[in-house]
Amino acid sequence: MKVGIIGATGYGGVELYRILSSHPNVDECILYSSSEMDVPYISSFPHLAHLSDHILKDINVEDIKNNVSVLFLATPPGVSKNLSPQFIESDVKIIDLSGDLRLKNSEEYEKWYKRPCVEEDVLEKAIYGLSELNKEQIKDARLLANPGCFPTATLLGLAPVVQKGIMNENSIIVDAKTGVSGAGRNASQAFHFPEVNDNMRIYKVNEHQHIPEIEQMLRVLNEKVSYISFQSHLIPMTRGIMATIYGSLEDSYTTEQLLTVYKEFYKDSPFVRIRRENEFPATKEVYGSNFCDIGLKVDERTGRVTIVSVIDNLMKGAAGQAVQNFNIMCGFNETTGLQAAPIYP
Ligand SMILES: NC(=O)C1=CN([C@@H]2O[C@H](COP(=O)(O)OP(=O)(O)OC[C@H]3O[C@@H](n4cnc5c(N)ncnc54)[C@H](OP(=O)(O)O)[C@@H]3O)[C@@H](O)[C@H]2O)C=CC1
Ligand SMILES: CC(=O)N[C@@H](CCC(=O)OP(=O)(O)O)C(=O)O
Repeated sequence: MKVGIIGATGYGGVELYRILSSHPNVDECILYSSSEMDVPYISSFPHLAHLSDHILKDINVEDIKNNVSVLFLATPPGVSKNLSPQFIESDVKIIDLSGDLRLKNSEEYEKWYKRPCVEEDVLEKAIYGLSELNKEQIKDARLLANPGCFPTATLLGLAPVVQKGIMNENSIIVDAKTGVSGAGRNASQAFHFPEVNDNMRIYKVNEHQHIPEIEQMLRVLNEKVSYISFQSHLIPMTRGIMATIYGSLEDSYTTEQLLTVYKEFYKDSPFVRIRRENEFPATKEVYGSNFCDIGLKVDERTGRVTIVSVIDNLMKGAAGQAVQNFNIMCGFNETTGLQAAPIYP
């Protein structure tokens, strides 16, 4: 199968290429760029110097339709809005890593992303692709909205207790931390080494664009969910997200009982690993892998539970989950190309 990547010079795109270049069902990966046409790819990415060199190609829709079966969009918000509609009537399946197709309500998109939303008829065709929760819909998807990094960690951490009504739906607080690669490859002052190193900063307070995405999916799991509190923090590491989640329990549960609920909920999910009692995941334990690791502990004094969910933002939070969805959409084993263990230390 031939696949294409638009945005191949960005962090999400180069991670996609790293995985897809050794995927057994991918014969060729065609790399497109809007700014670096006719440039040898591996001169920018020497860590991939063992692979055959590619010349980045101009984005030509007709050329893509004639040469590619699945097209990955690893592009900033707003790009998919213009590109995806051009493939709707074609045989090309689209997997979009940006937020353009995730929110079902276009007014919500315009409010949180502060830019025009894609047309309604295109939005209706998009399938939200949180692999573990939406597998049946993903199988038939032709236009797939790959989830955001914070929503992936948060939703996998919350899904069992929210779907089963174990957690009070309106008590949810998410305290999330991310590494700097989450901001993409284009440097700006806020992500400059002296600003980030030895530092920790909260950002987009009460305004993060992932809040409506998380609430939208939580309401699919349990219609009683209204709003969540969510805050994001930038910390001095390259990759990784930790979402520490708090919520009140509707009844008295022990940690052991909740761990049993989680193990049962994710028993057919090869990328979700539930930790044992009193063991909590750290971001390094999923580094470079497609795993989401979850630990939790009930506080019997307050009647609340603390859930810790970690992912690699560029893998399960972006390119890894995009390939997992590609596998599900194409009928391949979900784990194909993604079996590598995390890198440690
Ligand atoms: N980084 C992360 O952890 C995550 C990112 N995402 C989302 O994935 C997408 C890609 O993110 P990331 O790789 O980090 O971003 P980067 O900024 O690293 O890369 C984006 C790439 O998009 C390409 N691009 C820019 N403008 C255009 C355009 N007008 N038309 C076509 N291509 C364009 C650029 O490549 P070129 O100039 O060569 O065309 C650029 O390399 C974003 O929407 C991001 O929000 C989602 C989850 C996690
Ligand atoms: C560190 C940093 O800035 N991270 C980004 C990650 C979001 C992202 O990648 O964007 P979409 O998922 O919305 O496409 C942020 O918090 O906005």
